[in-house]
Amino acid sequence: MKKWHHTDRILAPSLLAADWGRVTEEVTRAINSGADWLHLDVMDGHFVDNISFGPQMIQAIHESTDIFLDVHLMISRPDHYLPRFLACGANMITVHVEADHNVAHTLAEIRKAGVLAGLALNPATPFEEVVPHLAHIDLLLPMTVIPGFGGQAFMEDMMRKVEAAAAYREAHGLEFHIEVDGGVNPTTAAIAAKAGANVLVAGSSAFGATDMKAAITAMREA
Ligand SMILES: O=C(CO)[C@H](O)[C@H](O)COP(=O)(O)O
Repeated sequence: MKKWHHTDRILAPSLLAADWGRVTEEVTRAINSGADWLHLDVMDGHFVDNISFGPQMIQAIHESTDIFLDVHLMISRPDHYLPRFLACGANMITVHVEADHNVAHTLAEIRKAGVLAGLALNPATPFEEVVPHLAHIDLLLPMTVIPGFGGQAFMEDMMRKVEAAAAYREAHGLEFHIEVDGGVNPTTAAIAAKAGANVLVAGSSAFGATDMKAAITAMREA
């Protein structure tokens, strides 16, 4: 597996917006359209007001492809479910700072298992809450929508967190990706990249496009 650096521009279509009756074909469509990573949104109906899929689905995708699997756990007690997600072929596991767990311990357990560790924060959570963890993560995800559903509008004011994270990373000589998720399209992709994000998650604007390759190319070029 390639080692990705925070200077790489990474496009990660979110499976949430795919046709779930044809998951294998949809994953192939994303890969053939130029996806770098596949973003997998796990929702438990408790931490967010929606339910998606669990480790069995991720395991099945892992067995059918070798694309980098970027797993976003929007679940309470991610520490409780962690062994199952560590065993399903994820390359990155992102947990929320607001979820009910010992954040530092969960991040350390993810890395100890040889998986990259990401940390997400909701729009209402201030950047300061993730600062103690920035030296121990591989990816920071300031959400650009309230998590739970695709198709929402990009919250541009979240770019303040992206800029703060990029500045902190530079000042402290750290290495982690900055990902944005929610409402990403060619217009907002340019805004996020300018603020310092290098991983762009796109649901509706990627899987929802008739020509996904053109959609991904437009976001990459933007
Ligand atoms: O995490 C998510 C929702 O919580 C999704 O990844 C996100 O909403 C992507 O969908 P879209 O690009 O349609 O906004």
